[in-house]
Amino acid sequence: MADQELIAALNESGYFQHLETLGKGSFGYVVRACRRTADSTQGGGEALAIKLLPRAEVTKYVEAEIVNHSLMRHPHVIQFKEVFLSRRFICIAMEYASGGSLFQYVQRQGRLKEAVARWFFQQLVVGVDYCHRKGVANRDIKLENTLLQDVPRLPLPLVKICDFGYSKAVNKSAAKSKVGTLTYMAPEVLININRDGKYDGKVADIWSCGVMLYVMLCGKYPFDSPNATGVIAAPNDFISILERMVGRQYRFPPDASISAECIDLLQQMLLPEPHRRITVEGIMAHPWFNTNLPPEASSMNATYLGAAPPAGVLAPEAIHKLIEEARMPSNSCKVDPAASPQQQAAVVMQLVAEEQAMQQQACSMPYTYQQQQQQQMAVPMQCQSQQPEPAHVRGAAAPAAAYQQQQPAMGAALPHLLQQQQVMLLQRLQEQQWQQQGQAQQQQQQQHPGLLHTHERNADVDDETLMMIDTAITAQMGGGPGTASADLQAYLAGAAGKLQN
Ligand SMILES: Nc1ncnc2c1ncn2[C@@H]1O[C@H](COP(=O)(O)OP(=O)(O)OP(=O)(O)O)[C@@H](O)[C@H]1O
Repeated sequence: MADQELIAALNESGYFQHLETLGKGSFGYVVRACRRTADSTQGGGEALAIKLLPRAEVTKYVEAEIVNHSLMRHPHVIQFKEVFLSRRFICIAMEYASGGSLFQYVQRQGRLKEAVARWFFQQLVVGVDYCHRKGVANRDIKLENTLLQDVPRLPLPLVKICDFGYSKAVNKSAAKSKVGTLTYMAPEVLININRDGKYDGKVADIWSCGVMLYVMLCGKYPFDSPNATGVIAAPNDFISILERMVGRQYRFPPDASISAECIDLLQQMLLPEPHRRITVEGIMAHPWFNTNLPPEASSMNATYLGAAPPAGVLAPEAIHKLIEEARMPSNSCKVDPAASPQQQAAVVMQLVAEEQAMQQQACSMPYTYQQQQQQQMAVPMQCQSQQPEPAHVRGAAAPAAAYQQQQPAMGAALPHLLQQQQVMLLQRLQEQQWQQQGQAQQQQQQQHPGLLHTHERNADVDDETLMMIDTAITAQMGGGPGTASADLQAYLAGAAGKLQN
C-alpha cells in the first residue's frame, strides 16, 4: 500500500514515526504520527497529524495557504507545528485532533440537540472570526473539515478548524477558483463558477456556517441534490438546488425542536443576497449565540490576534524558501530531505540570511534600476537579452541559481527504478481500496437514504460538474430554455449585472 511510501517518508526524517494513514485528500495524504523523543518508545512522543503533499505539485497558491496556516494561533484552529521535506513530499506537521470530524459525530448522533449544536457552533464562529480578522477566508467550511479534540473534564469535545485549502486550489487559478463543496457553497459562489466574478470569501463562509448549523440540528442538508446523494446528474439538478437557495426553500423537520431564536439566526445566515446576509459580528451579537457563551469567548480573539507568532515555527520567508527549494530538481536542492526537520530549518534560515545579505549588498550599490533601464534603451534590441538584470530586481530566484552553480548536490539520490515501480503498484492498490470504500458508502446511502452523505474523495466540485453548472447558468442568463422561476431569473440577472460592473 502507499502506506509504505508514507512510512518511508517519515522515517527519512528520523524524527517522526508513522502510526496510521488517516486518509487521502485531493492530492496529498494525512497520517497520524508521533514525534520521536530520546526516551520515547513506540508511539510515545507527541501525537501529530502530518500532511504529505507531493513536492512537484505545490503551487504558489498552495504555498500561500501553508504560510497562512503557519501564522494562525488559536484554540479553535488546528495548530501548525512545522514543515519539512522528504524526498517526494513537503510534510506539514500539525496538531492531531483525536475526536474525528464533526461530520462523523453528527452522523453517529443522527442530529444534535440545540444546546449541543450551539456548543460547537459558538466555537466554530469564534474560530472563523479569528481567521477572517487575520485576513483569511476559509472557503471550505464544512462538517468534514471541522475536527474535534477530546479534552479531559469537558463534557463535549472542542472544535478545531482544519484544512486551509492546501489541496483545493491545485490546477485552478486563484481568480477563478471555485473551491468548496457544493452542498455548503453560497449561491453567489455557485453562479460565479467559471467567470471571473468576485465574491467575498468571508461572506460566503457565513453561508457555509449556516449550512453547518442546519445540518447539526436537522441531520440533513438544507439544499441537497434532488436524489439526496449529493450527486448532480444533470444541469437541471443544479438549477433546482439554486432555486431552493434563492427561494429560501428549506424546511425544518417537524420532530426537531428548534427555538424561534435559532431559526431567526439561521434565516439571516442563509439569505441568498450576500449584502443582506448577517455578518460575523452580527452572529456574535445575536441572542441565540450569546446564550450559555463562556465569558472569555467574546474577548479571546483580541488576545490571540495580538499574540506573538507561534514559537518554533519558521517565519513566512523561510517557509517560502523551503518550498522554493523543494520545487527545484533534487540534485540542485540545498535542503537535504534526509536531514532532520531542525537541520532543514537551520539550512533554510541560512539561505534566507544569505539572500537578505545579497539583496542588501545589491541595494547599497550606486547602480540604480533607472540607470539600468536607460542603459538598456541605448542598447540595440538584439543585445538586450544579454544585459544582466540588477541583482535587487532578480528576486529570490537569483541566489537559488547561484547555488546551483556553486554547490554540489546534497545527498538527494533518485530512487531506484524498481522501487518506483513498486511504489506505483502499491499506490494503485491503495486507489482500488479507496474506490471500494466509496462504492460501499454509496450502497449504504442507497439502503439508508436518511444518512448524511459525504463525497469523500470527491468532496470538491470537479471539473465536469463545474462545466455542467456553467452551462446551466449560461442558459438561464441568456434567457435560453430553462426551468428557472422568476425569483431565480431576477437573482441571476442581478448577479450578471454585478459581474459586468
Ligand atoms: N489535524 C488532523 N487531526 C486528525 N485528523 C486529521 C487532521 N487533518 C486531517 N485529518 C483527517 O485526515 C483525513 C484526510 O484529510 P485531508 O484534509 O487531506 O482530506 P479531505 O479533507 O478528506 O479531502 P480534501 O483535502 O480533498 O478536502 C480526513 O479524514 C481528516 O479528517
